[in-house]
Amino acid sequence: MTDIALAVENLSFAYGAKKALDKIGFTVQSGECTILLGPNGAGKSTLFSLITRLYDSRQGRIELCGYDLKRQSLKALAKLGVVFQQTTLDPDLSVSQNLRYHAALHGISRKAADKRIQEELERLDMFERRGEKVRLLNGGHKRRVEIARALLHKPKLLLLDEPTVGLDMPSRQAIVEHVHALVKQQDLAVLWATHLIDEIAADDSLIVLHKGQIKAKGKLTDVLQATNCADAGQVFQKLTQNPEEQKYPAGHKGSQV
Ligand SMILES: Nc1ncnc2c1ncn2[C@@H]1O[C@H](COP(=O)(O)OP(=O)(O)OP(=O)(O)O)[C@@H](O)[C@H]1O
Repeated sequence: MTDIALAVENLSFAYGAKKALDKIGFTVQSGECTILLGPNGAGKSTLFSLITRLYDSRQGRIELCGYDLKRQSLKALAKLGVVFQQTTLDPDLSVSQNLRYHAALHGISRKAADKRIQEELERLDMFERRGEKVRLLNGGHKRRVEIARALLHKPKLLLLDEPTVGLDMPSRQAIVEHVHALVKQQDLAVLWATHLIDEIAADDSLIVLHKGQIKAKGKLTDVLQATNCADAGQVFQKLTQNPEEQKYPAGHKGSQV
C-alpha cells in the first residue's frame, strides 16, 4: 500500500494574466525525498505558497495525508512542516525560546515541547546551543534550528524552500545528510525546492518544473532513463534550456509529462 503524504491534482495559479502554474499534478510518498528542481521563475515558490495556504487556488486540488487543504484545512496543515527560503526565527530570542513559541502555536504543552525540543536539537547536534540568542548563530546553525522547529509537531510532510541558499559547503552537506536521514528513519515525506543539483541523492524522486509546467517526474533513475541523460544536471539543462525539443514517449516510467 502506498502512503501518499501530498497529492497535487490539476493545480493552476495566475498572477493576473501571468500564469505561474499550469495544471500540474504529482504525489509525494512517505519515506521519500522529492526534489523540486526548477530555474528562477519556474513556479516553485508559488507552489509552496499554495501548499501552505498563503495563496488559494480556484483550480485544482491539494491533499495532505488524505485531507483536502481547502475543506479540511486545519487537519491538513497539522500534517505539514515548513522551512521557508528566508529565515523566520526571532534573532533576539534564544534557540529554546523560538522553539517553545512555535510549539505553543501548535498547542503543545510546555513539558511535551521541552521533550520534543531536546529530541530534535540533539538530532541536529544543537542541544548545547539551546540557550544562545539566534542572532549569534551562523547561517547553517540557524537553518538547523528552523528544521528542528518545523518538525516539533511531528508533521508527515516537510516542505523545504531552498534551505541551503547562502550556506557554505559543510553546512549544506550537513543539512542534505540530515534531511535524507530523517526521510529514512522517520518515514517522513520531503518536498525540497532547489536549483542545486548536488543536493539530489541517488534514490530521490525528481520533479522538474519549468515555466509553470512539470517537464519530468519520477524516481531519479527513471527520469534519467526517460530523458536519456547521465545525471540530474543534464536533465535540468535539457528540460529547462531547450523547451521546444523536449518530447519523450508518453507513459514512459518517470517520463516527462
Ligand atoms: N507577486 C507576483 N506578481 C506577478 N508575478 C509573479 C509574482 N510572483 C511570482 N510571479 C511570477 O510567477 C512566475 C513563478 O514565480 P515563482 O516565484 O513561483 O518562481 P520560483 O520558481 O519560485 O522562482 P525563484 O527560484 O526565483 O524563487 C514567475 O514568472 C514570476 O515572475
